[in-house]
Amino acid sequence: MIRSLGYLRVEATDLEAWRSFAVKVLGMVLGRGPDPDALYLRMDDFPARLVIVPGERDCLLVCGYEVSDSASLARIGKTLEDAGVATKQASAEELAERRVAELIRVDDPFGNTLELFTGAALDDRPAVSHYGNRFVTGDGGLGHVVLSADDDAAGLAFYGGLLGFQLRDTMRLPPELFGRPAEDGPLWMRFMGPGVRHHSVAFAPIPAPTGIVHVMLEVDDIDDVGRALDRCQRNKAPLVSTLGRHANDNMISFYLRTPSGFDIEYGTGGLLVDSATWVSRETTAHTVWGHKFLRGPAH
Ligand SMILES: Cc1ccc(O)c(O)c1CC[C@@H]1C(=O)CC[C@]2(C)C(=O)CC[C@@H]12
Ligand SMILES: [Fe+2]
Repeated sequence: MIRSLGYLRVEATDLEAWRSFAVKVLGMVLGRGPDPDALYLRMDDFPARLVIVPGERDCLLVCGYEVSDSASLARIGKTLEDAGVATKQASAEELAERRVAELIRVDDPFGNTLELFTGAALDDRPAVSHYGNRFVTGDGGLGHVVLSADDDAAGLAFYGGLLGFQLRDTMRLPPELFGRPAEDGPLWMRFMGPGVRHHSVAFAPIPAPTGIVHVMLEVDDIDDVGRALDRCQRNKAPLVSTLGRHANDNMISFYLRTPSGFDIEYGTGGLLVDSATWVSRETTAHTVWGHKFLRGPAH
């Protein structure tokens, strides 16, 4: 079974900006790793939850998903191959760089690379933030990502049918929101999850020049969301939305822009679900309160 979103790898043009943004605004902790040029950002016992690799572009490289065990990873690999989806085993160097025992790479229908891994080696040094904030990871993993989807049916078939994620929630988006004519009919935002978090991935036809709309990081105290808002102001990190509460996963959060041009959702109090009893519905409210978006996508 896939359990959670484990890590993200991002290519970025300005590593210095990322270092100060991650530490001073997000309250993440600097880690160490095999690549001296990369930035390893910690939230918990993982050696890194966010790996920023220097490059010529600003884009999402990989979504890493943690699998319960080796036999399960082999079964998922076989399911993908049987369905005609190409998979690739990681090299010894790649395993060492990520500090995992096994890893299978596969592309989703939107062109995003996934790394399904198991056997992560944890760090024995605690990740202690300068600001005292504690990230909520555990069984729910790093958080969630929102990806840009050009094919709703293919997304449901891949994440649902092949990877075994549950469709937790659907939201109807007006086509006018994306500059499309009203007669195009509604566009769908799908929220899916393999584990206890309400969603680990969501996808919708939202334009995303960097390959990612946002990644959500959760802290365990509303005061640390407020302090992060204060740090945005102090460090001139651009806000993308006001504070608000989501109607589907109840999270209180705000959105801010990363140095790479995509967004981070910084929140608290996200809903945990039991997949055995969950019923998938359509949420018709876009927000309980707040979440007024202040600017469009970057670039
Ligand atoms: C609506 C919602 C529920 C749960 C989430 O974790 C979450 O990120 C969202 C908002 C998703 C989405 C967005 O990120 C960009 C701006 C969007 C497309 C909207 O204008 C409505 C939904 C918004
Ligand atoms: Fe989100």
